[in-house]
Amino acid sequence: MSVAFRKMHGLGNDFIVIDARPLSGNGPVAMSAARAAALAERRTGIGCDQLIVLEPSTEADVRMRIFNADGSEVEACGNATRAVGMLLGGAQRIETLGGMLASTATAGGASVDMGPARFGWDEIPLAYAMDTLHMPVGWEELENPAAVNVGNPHVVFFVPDADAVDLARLGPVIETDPLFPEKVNVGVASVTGPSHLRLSVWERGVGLTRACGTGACAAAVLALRRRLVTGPVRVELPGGPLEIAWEPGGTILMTGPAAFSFAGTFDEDDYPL
Ligand SMILES: N[C@@H](CCC[C@H](N)C(=O)O)C(=O)O
Repeated sequence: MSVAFRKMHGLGNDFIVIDARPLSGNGPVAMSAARAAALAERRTGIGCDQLIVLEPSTEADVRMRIFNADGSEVEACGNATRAVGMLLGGAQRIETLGGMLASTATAGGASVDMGPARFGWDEIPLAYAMDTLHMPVGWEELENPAAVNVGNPHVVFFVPDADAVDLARLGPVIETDPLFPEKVNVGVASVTGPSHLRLSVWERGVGLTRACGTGACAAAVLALRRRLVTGPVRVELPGGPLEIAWEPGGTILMTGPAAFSFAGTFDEDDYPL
């Protein structure tokens, strides 16, 4: 069976988007970790950081399933939520494993209400109790991080120069540390102005990406909690900037661009479940 897909990206964080809703032109599309990983593979498949499957929802306008490049199904993806919000247009309620999101399409992108930030050690989750705003842990020169769950788990290190950190080396070590029973997305952030951060992210299940929307939400919320910046926060990622607004007790509003790259088809038989 031939499956139609779109290739999209948010600040260079790229996605295969498969619309598997009735009337989409595709029938129901079965997805597994093996099929998602094979499609995401850049040399032998189509290639992407995340694979997105849109399905009907009984509670929202659409259900969005998110698979990392390694095939793992995860709870949240900020950049893909903007891409889907832009694709569907208008105002959309989007059901994800991480919670119910609300997107509003803008010219060239979307604003997304990403829901609340959760700070409890068991909500992130961590393996044992500790202060999640000043964590008494470290990996070589990366020390004293903060953690938050913004739909998915993030740990963020505030450093003098985010670009000077070898995240390709330390990222996978921290991602898979037993402190994080569900693994973790790893950010390094520098304060570059009163409301400005520079951020790089080692994504769980992917590696270094050009941008991570939930990573930007996590870094902004944690920098605000530590009073390193005032909001709204402009987070500069390797692929470009995102605007993040949050107040304690409220939900996170992320605004930024998304883009369509091309459309194509693949044959399900070439990507076994
Ligand atoms: N690229 C994303 C995050 C995707 C999921 C993440 N790798 C995880 O495993 O939680 C974004 O834009 O937020």
